[in-house]
Amino acid sequence: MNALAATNRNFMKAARILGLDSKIEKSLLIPFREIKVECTIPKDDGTLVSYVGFRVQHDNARGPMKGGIRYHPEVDPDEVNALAQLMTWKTAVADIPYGGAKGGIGCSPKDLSTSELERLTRVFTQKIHDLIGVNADVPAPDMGTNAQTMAWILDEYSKFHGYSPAVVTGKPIDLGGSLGREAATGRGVVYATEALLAEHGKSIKGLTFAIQGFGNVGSWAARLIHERGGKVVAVSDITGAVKNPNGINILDLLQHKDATGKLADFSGADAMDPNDLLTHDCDVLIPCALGGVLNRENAGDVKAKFIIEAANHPTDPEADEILSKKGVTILPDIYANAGGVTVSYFEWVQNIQGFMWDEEKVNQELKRYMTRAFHNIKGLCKSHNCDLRMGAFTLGVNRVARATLLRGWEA
Ligand SMILES: NC(=O)C1=CN([C@@H]2O[C@H](COP(=O)(O)OP(=O)(O)OC[C@H]3O[C@@H](n4cnc5c(N)ncnc54)[C@H](OP(=O)(O)O)[C@@H]3O)[C@@H](O)[C@H]2O)C=CC1
Ligand SMILES: O=C(O)CCC(=O)C(=O)O
Repeated sequence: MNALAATNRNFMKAARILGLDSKIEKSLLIPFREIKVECTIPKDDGTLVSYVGFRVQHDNARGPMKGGIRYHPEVDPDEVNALAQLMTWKTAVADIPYGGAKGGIGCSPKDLSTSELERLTRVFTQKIHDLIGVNADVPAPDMGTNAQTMAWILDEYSKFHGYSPAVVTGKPIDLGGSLGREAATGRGVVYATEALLAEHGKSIKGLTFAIQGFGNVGSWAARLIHERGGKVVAVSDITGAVKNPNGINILDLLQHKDATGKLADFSGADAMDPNDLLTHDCDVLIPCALGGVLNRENAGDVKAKFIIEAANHPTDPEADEILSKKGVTILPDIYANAGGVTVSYFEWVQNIQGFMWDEEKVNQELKRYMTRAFHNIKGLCKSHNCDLRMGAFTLGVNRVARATLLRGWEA
């Protein structure tokens, strides 16, 4: 099932549990605005190349739309739509005053030079600058983009609208980025994992973890789990995978990846088939890469007892059912990876106030938001007798529906 069909299905399930009126249901499903733009740039050798860029603005009932921009060859309109909708429920679950959006360009960032990436980002910004803004839609990094990408967007946007640091989050610190934003999604994943494990009388220390993806989210999650005494027994990225039943030294692995650009040939672990990562023997599985990776083909073979969805939409609905029958507990994406957008909110607040927080305050507040959301979700799981995914969806959808009704329908 594609990402949009799966996301719509989860939304409809939550709407039924909440008994939402069908007119509100329809208005919440249809995106506010879908933007598709042609981005043509000269390559370094002078030849022209064209890409397609997307920004889907899903909903703004609770505040400006918010969400990342992804550079990846598989970016397509349905996927961006699904990711934008997930952002609407995610910001509501975290209870931050935003709606949801997501963007992307179908490109392979590793095949572009830095100057080609800069040109592509600037052309994309030129095409969408009138539709984003501090109180309209605030982009941030996602797969294949980073603080530098946000700096280019900020600079290009500022040529049209004047200097506006709060138009993007996840910026470099020197341009008004927040301390702690780079680590925030991984740190939020760890706070969410701690909240879940505590419910089960467990803690990170001594448990075993398998992590798919070793980029921003995966590497920070791995580092913080390692720091807390968790054993990361397997890690993969696009270049391969490594395993060590006694636990991988994550700081050494980070150094190795920095130096060589790959996980392979790391002396502190054995090579393994990356296709086996998701079914590797471990207590906790953390997908931190692409969507749809857990599906009916592999769900039956998953060994983990807990899955923490650090990636967006890593679990197909068919896999959801299989895993639930096996007794696997899944912490859903719209909660588990909300640490990134939560610290993006802190960054936006700091930019608007013109006052910088120290990192300790950022991390303390992040923990408070993540813990509060976990207890809100658990409360709904109890009252609706549902799993954590439906607990999170009913929490988010209900908050957005309430805001929509309060704003009214008069033209
Ligand atoms: N960045 C953020 O703040 C947030 C991100 N997310 C979600 O987290 C996920 C990861 O994002 P992020 O860490 O930012 O992205 P990055 O681009 O920083 O990292 C992605 C990682 O996934 C790896 N990867 C790509 N394809 C595969 C594959 N087929 N198998 C194994 N690994 C693969 C990449 O490998 P390689 O290193 O070799 O390229 C890289 O390590 C995405 O789903 C994103 O939407 C969610 C909330 C916020
Ligand atoms: O930080 C943000 O605004 C958005 C992060 C994001 O894209 C996500 O949570 O999926």
